Amino acid sequence: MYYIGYDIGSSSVKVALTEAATGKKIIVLNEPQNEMEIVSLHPDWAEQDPEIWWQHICVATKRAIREANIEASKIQGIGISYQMHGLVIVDKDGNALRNSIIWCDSRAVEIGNTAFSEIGQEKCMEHLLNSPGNFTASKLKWVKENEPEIYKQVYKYMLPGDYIAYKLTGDITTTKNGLSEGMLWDYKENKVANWLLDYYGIDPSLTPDIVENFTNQGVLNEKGAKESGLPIGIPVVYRAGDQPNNALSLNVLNPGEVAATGGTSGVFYAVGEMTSGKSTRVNNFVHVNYELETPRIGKLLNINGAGIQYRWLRNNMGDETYESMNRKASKIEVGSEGVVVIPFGNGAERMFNNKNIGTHFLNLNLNIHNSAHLFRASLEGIAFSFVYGMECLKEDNAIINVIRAGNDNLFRSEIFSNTVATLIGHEIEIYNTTGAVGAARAVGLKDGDYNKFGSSITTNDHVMTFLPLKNAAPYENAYQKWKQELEFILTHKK
Ligand SMILES: Nc1ncnc2c1ncn2[C@@H]1O[C@H](COP(=O)(O)OP(=O)(O)O)[C@@H](O)[C@H]1O
Ligand SMILES: O=C(CO)[C@@H](O)[C@H](O)COP(=O)(O)O
Repeated sequence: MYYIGYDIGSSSVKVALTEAATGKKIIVLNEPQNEMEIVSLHPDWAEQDPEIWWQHICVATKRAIREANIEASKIQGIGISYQMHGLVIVDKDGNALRNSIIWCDSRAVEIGNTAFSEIGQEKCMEHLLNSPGNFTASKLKWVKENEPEIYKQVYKYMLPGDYIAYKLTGDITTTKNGLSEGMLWDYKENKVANWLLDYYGIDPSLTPDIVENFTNQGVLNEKGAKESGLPIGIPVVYRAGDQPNNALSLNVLNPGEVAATGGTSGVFYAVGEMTSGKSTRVNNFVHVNYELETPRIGKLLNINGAGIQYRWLRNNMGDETYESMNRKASKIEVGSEGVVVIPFGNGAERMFNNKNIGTHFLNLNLNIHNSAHLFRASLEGIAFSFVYGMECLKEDNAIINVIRAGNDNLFRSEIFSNTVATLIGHEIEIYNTTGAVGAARAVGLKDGDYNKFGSSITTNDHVMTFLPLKNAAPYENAYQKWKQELEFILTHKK
């Protein structure tokens, strides 16, 4: 028997099949194979068509069943992980009314800032643990203000993973985790933050019903089964944003444990106990094992412009693969002979209080530097932004005892991983797992045995550990130079 897990990323949809009894990975693949587009009709906007996510899910599912050579009827349950904070709106018939306004879209920054100051920082930080910021509720308010004809037809709003669960089951539901990503979960009152919807003039009936995690959240209907190739009647039992899910996949469940990832976005996600929010540069969300009595929170430091920066170079520098770029970068000395890449060209950065400063390539000497310098400087620039992010996370009182990442995305680059480990002065444990595998395994967690779940990951999947390098000086020099350039831009860019 098998479980299936989905991870709806910004660059592709991943699917994994795992063996139900052992958690063993059977197959992992992604669709499309050449990475998805982010539509940007305006410099601050970022959208994707949710129907395209669904089509990729269907193609990927059929491919996984075929390539793993298993009988679809042996798949017993579904887990879903998804890019966080996006807005999907549907009409009465469940049709998406517009493209999804995704996590890195910056159009709602001003709406969130105004709400934060009018409602009051104290109330927001105590009840939401965050500012309403540029998250889902503020995005819905943007639609209300700017697209009234569309807004009038809204029956329900959803997070991206809720939409996929709906396409599978026909049931429109959401989770506490999802509402917390949208800034719609009131931790103090333990219910939907209808006061924020009221403030935005949004009808609270647009919020879907809430389902608990690790329970039956709805079963596959005829249409979902026909389109995806999965057996009718199997349940969706797990749904979480991709960062809490990455943490679960890496057995990051308790205070002091930290998960990292370097996909389109880059993230440190430190599990902690609930307190009021401290700074808006770091965000707090409901973790997958949040309970009223043991309220586990994910303290999340996000970098919008991480892997997307490396991807941009790959797409624009001729016939390169990530492996060929990594190889060329490894021939260049630490510090990239002075080239500096400030990689923030993917929308407003939360760690700069939602400033949008763009990507900067600096100090290029056309007689000395070539594409290899750009590759190394990009990996370094992204790694330096993780180091800068770690400083913000520590200022926010995050406890950092152990850091874990999957052998996936940017963590496949030694330059990237060594630079981060050396500069934060902390080991990074690498596990042979991905978000899609974690989502599939999470289906088995309906028994609630986190210890068994976690110890199987720690025992079986640990592949290596990046240790801080002994000779940290060249890294430290390069980081200080990068930070100076960054601070100059932050001070001088309006
Ligand atoms: N071999 C590699 N070396 C370095 N970076 C890589 C490699 N493979 C992928 N990446 C980075 O990982 C990104 C994709 O990560 P992924 O986790 O799939 O993103 P998402 O979840 O946003 O869809 C790519 O855009 C690229 O920047
Ligand atoms: O906004 C965040 C986390 O707060 C992002 O991490 C998104 O969840 C998108 O993830 P990827 O597409 O990079 O996986």
